[in-house]
Order: sequence, then structure tokens, then C-alpha cells
Amino acid sequence: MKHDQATPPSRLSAPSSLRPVVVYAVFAALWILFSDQLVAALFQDPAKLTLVSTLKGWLFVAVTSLLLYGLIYRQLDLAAQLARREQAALQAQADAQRLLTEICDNSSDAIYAKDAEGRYLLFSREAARVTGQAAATVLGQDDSLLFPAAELPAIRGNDQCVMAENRTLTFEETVSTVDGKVVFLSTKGPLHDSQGQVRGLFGIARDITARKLLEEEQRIAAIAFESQEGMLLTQADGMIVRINRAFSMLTGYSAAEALGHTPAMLKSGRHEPAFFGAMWQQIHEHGYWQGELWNRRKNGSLFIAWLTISAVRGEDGHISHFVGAFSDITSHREAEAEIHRLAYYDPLTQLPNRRLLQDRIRQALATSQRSRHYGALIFLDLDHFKNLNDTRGHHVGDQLLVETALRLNRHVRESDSVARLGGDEFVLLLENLGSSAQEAAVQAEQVAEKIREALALPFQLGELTFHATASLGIALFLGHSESAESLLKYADVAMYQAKTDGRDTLRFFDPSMQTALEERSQLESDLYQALAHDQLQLYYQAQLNNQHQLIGAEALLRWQHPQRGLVPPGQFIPLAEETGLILPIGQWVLQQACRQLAAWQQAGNALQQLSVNVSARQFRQPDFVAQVEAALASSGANPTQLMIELTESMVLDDVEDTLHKMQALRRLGISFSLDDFGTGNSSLAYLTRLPLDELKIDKSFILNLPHSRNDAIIAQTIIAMATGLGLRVLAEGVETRAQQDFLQQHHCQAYQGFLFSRPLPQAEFDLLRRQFQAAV
Ligand SMILES: Nc1nc2c(ncn2[C@@H]2O[C@@H]3COP(=O)(O)O[C@H]4[C@@H](O)[C@H](n5cnc6c(=O)[nH]c(N)nc65)O[C@@H]4COP(=O)(O)O[C@H]3[C@H]2O)c(=O)[nH]1
Repeated sequence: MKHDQATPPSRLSAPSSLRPVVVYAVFAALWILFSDQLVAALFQDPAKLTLVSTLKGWLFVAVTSLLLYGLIYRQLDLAAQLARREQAALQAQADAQRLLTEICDNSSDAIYAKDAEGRYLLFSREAARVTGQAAATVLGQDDSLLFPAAELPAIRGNDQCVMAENRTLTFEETVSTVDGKVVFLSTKGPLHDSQGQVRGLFGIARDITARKLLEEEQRIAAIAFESQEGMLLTQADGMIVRINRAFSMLTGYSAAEALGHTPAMLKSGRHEPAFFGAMWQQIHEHGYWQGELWNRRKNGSLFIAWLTISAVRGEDGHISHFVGAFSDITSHREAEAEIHRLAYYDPLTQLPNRRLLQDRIRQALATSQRSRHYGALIFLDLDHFKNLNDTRGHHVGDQLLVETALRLNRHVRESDSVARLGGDEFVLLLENLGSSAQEAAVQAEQVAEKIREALALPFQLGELTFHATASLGIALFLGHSESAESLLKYADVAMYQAKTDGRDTLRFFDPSMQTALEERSQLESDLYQALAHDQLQLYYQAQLNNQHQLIGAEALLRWQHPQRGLVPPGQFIPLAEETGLILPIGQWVLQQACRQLAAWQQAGNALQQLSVNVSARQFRQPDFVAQVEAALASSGANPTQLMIELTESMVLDDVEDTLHKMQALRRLGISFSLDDFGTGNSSLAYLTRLPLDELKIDKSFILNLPHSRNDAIIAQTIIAMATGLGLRVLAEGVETRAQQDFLQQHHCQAYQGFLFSRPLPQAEFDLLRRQFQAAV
């Protein structure tokens, strides 16, 4: 440490030197004035007077010498005393200086002093260390030598403040040092000159970087502790010593209620002691545990917590505390369960859906593979479900499905599964049947039959007592011989067979069905080619009146398959409907029929009326009317020659839409025929509302005429009803003269059937027409 030199005090002052001289002068003057007069008064004898005067002179010398001695002695003594005191003062000053230097240099704080211009007057060892500059270099220099320019304004500002306010102040100053950025707690105070004027300042700077960091960490920790998660801090013995607000919110316990207790206050009672045993074992071994846990709130309600417990170890390595952090994941779990339910269960019946069923089938296949026991899939479809839905509304249909699900579940074993694939399709998965195919088939049949009977019992759907039947298809499996998807398909095919065989029955899948299935899928892919490769044709079947005159024809679609030859529509129209191909096909039929009508017209041989079949899917298209209009416009056909055939089920499907479209088409001049009349659930109410022109008696009622009494009555009734409604009646499928005679007798007006002509290609039909024209 360096410091400035003090001026030594003066030893003798002028007044102290004058005093003995004055004393001597006064004594001598008094002696001269009064001693001679006294001696002359006392001694008149001259000799005596001379002697006494001599002695008086000697006495004066002796006295003055003594006086002088005393005075000089005293003066010297005083000077010695003064010198000693000065020496002592100097010593004390040097000691103080050394003390100050020692304090400064041994202090862990950086100590410095600056003059009013900021130049260093004092620079301690610690100051030199942290700045990396020797005191000798720094003294006389200012802070620009030590710190980057950016940091200087703050330091100088603080210095100025201290000097201006003339008082000691404390600042936090962040400066760059050899230890990096350091935060100093700087106490700075003014230095004064002998007149008490501020002549600079001193500073004591303490490095508080670590403390600041700690404070920051504590601040962050405090914020973290007050997070969204419930937090609790316990002692090693489990006693809760701190909780956060989220803890109180999640558990309902305030700090006052929780502190001093253990987390056992949250125990739900849902976990075995072994659960906690394993948990604590892991915490002690690994210092950490994370997992799900049921907890109980203060109000008794339960919640699932996602909990993390961390052990805090002291410096001695022993656990001092535990920190627990948890969040309430109950709603998360519920949402997951809901997602799972939506993904794997049918929302209406709560039965497993197709996806879950497929999983279960795969598991069942694996089980069967191991056990070598058969299992079975029963595919079930409610008969005529669509009619119920259409006529009574979806809510009644839904009720039936829910009731069906309940009945199915009641008739299977716990280990079996019931699933709903959608619509009115259900699947039962039976496991662990017999080990021989025969035994398994008997068991599966028993279950299927039981179910068929159970479903045949009447359903009470609100007000409605409903009699349902079901068609069931059964496919057996053993091990992994078939995939889940194939098995489902087999059972579906068998069910389809049950439907074809008259419904309300059950069928086993057999390989010949499989062949049919494969053929079907082959046909499907071929059908995609049919349109593109011009393989479709329209055939025309004549329609006659009672006078045996040709009054029109029905356009019937044929598919000229390159390998199979002529494929009848019964084989491919349902397929086309399933695949959606019916839309382009139907459009082609319409266009082709219109083109043909126009061609006949142009040839001067106009056909009175051409009936065209329209499928439900085609008719339901929103732009169906526009399609017909376009076909008429592009061909130039006369709309009055075009008749559209609709079926009962189509009309029933959406009466309002049907009515709307029929009216629009009728305005164009098109007429309508109701095909297959009598086969569906006819409703007289709608018949009167629709702008129909013709009723076609289905050929199934014609086939056994005139012998079948029932069919005869039906045919008669239809004719009477149609006549009553002002509609023309056409009998379809007339094959014999007897049939025609019977129908004619009962006032049927028109006929179509093999008796007159089969459906013919256009050229042959033209020939036929010429024959009829020739016969007139
Ligand atoms: N046993 C017997 N059958 C007779 C007799 N007279 C006519 N038939 C057949 O009866 C069916 C009458 O047609 P449909 O009832 O409209 O029934 C049609 C119709 O629903 C549908 N279809 C035909 N062409 C088309 C079409 O272009 N579009 C649509 N959507 N469906 C069509 O395919 C069904 C079957 O058509 P086809 O096989 O041509 O069968 C035709 C016809 O060949 C007879 O005396 N005895």
C-alpha cells in the first residue's frame, strides 16, 4: 500500500525562547537599579563598600549564572520532552500507517482511494489481484486503465454521487475482472482535506457474485416451487415442511393443515403396502421415483397423480429431505379412456367395434393355435332393418340395435365376444369350441340357433312391438389357417347366403361360397373395365297391349364379357351398386336409351315409349334431374317417349326427395312406372302422392297364375287398385297364354314377357318391331 508523507511539527517557538531572556533582563535591571543604593546605604566604609560591591558583583554573577543554568536546563529538558513526544507521535503514525497497510492488504475486499479526478491514491493488494494490475501501475491513473469503457459511466456516476452528497453510500457494481464478471458490493465514502473539503473518495468493494448467484437460484427455485404442479418438501422422516399453492389447490389442504404431517394424509387406500415398499426402495437406491398414484383430497374425492419424488442428500451423503412434485392427471386418464372407447367401441351399443374385434380374432387365432380347439365367427345381420329405420325413424332403429346388442350379450359366454361392425351387422366370436370340426360346428350352430330364436322374440320399441328376424353366417377356424380379415369375409359370405336362402336362417361358410366370393371379386375388377372397353349394351324387351300391339319397350342392360359371354344384370348390377360403378353405368344407360329413342325418331320409326331402369343410388344423386335433362338435350330425344322405372323401396327411401325429382322430370314430359310392385312394403298413402303413370306387377305374382289363388287375388287387387288410381297396369314376366288370358280378363292393360319376346339386341328388336308393324 502507498500513502502521502506528513509534515514534521516545528521544535521551538519564538515566545518560548523570549521568556528566559525577559526574566533575565528584568532581574538584571532591578539588580542594577536597587543593589548599589542598598549597599551604599548599608556600608559607608569605602573599603567595605568596595568589598561588598565586589561580593555583590560576584553574587550577581553567581545568581545570574545559576538562573541561567536553571533556565537553560529547563529549556533543554523541555526540548528533550518535546523531541520524545515527537518521536512517539511519529512512531504512532508509522504504526497506524502500517496497520492501515496491513488491513488494506490483508482484507479480502478490494480497498482503494481516489482523488477528485478519479486518480487512484491507494490500491490494495486484493484490488490489484482482481484487476490484474499492480498498485504501482494504477496509482495516479484512473478507472479507464482497469475496466472496459462500457462499465466506466456507472462507476464514475457512483463516485460522483458520493462526492456530491459528501456521505458514505453503498452500491452494487458489476465489472469485468480477472475472475470474469464480478458483482461488487461497493461502499464508497468521501475523503476530506485539512479544510474539510471533499478531495476524493475511498472505496471498499466486496465480491458478492456467489451470493447473487445463490440469491438468483433461490429466487428461481422459489418460482419453480410455486409452479402449476403440486410441490411438497418433507424432512427425511417424512414430515412436511413446505408446500406450494398448487398443492393446496390440488389437495384442498392449506399449508397450516399440511405442515407437520406426513404425505400419508393423501393416502387413497387404493394401493397395497407392497406398492409403497417398492417405491421407497427405489427412492433409497436410486434417489428417485416417478409414477402414477391414487391420492385422496381433503374432501374425500380421489384423483390420479403423476408423482415424482426426489431424495435430497446433505453434504454428509445422508438423505436430508424429499421433494415431491405431482400433477392431477385424472382428466387426462379419463380422456385417454374415452379416446380408447371411441376408437374401439361402438358408441351406440357400447359393443367392441370392427377394430377391436379384429384384435380379438387375432388373439383367438393364436389361442386356438396353441390349444388346437376350434373357434367360430358368427356374422349376423337383421332382416329388413332398413325398412324399420326408414318407416319408423332412426331413433327406433337405434333402439332395436341396442336391444339386439343386449340380447346377444345375454346368450354368449363371458369368454366370447360380441361386436357391432356398423349398421345392423353384428359379429360373435366364439372361442374354445371342440377339437374336431364336427363338434365345433354343432356347438356353433347351437349358439347361432339360440341367438336366432332370441332375436325372433318380439322387441318392445317404445309404443311399437316389433318382430325382427336375423340371417346368420358361421365360419369355423382352427389356428392360424386363415387371417382375421378372411374369416370375417367368410362369415359375411355365409350370412349373405342365409339372406339369399330366404332370411331368418343360418348358414355355414363352405369353400364353394369362397369360390363364388372370388368370382365376385374378379367380376368386380372386370366391371371397372366394362365401361371403358365398350362392353355394355342395351337390350330391348317389347311391351304389348290387349290388342297385341307393340306399345313400347323396356331397356335392359347387358354386359358382353370377353370371357364369360353375356352377363345378366342380376349378376353385376348389385355389384355395381356396391362399388358405386352404378353411377357412370346408369348415366351411360340413360344416354344410350335417349340416343336410341332419337335414332328411331330420326329413322321415322319412333318408339311410343321406352322404359329405363334407374338404381336407387343413381336416383339419389342431387343432380339426377340435370343428368336426365342433359341426356335428352345431347341426344335430341323426345322426353314424352322416355319412361323412368322406380322401385317401391327407392321411393320409400326418401319420399320428399323422390316427389321433388319426379315432379321436376314430369315437367320435362317424362313419365314414371313403379317396378316390382307388390314385393315391398307398399304404402297406398305415397302411391297417391306420386305422379305415377304405370304400375308393373312383379313377375313373381304372374309366375303361378292362374292356378295360385293367392297370386290371382294379388294380381287382381293390384289391377283394381291401379285402375282406381288412374294408372296403367303392366304385367311383367308373362310367359304363357293362360297368364295373359287371366290378366286380360281382369282388365290388365299391358304385358311384357317371354310369351311375346325376350329382351333383344337393338337390331333384332328392330326386326321384331317390323314384324309387329307388318301384322297390323
Ligand atoms: N323369368 C322371366 N323373366 C322375364 C320375362 N320377361 C322379362 N323378364 C326379365 O325380367 C326382368 C325385368 O326387368 P326388371 O324387373 O326391371 O329387373 C331388372 C332391373 O331391375 C335390373 N336392370 C336391368 N337393366 C338395368 C339398367 O339398365 N339399370 C338398372 N339400374 N337396373 C337394370 O336388372 C333386373 C333384371 O334384368 P333382366 O335379367 O334383364 O331381367 C328382366 C327380364 O329379362 C319372363 O317372361 N320370364
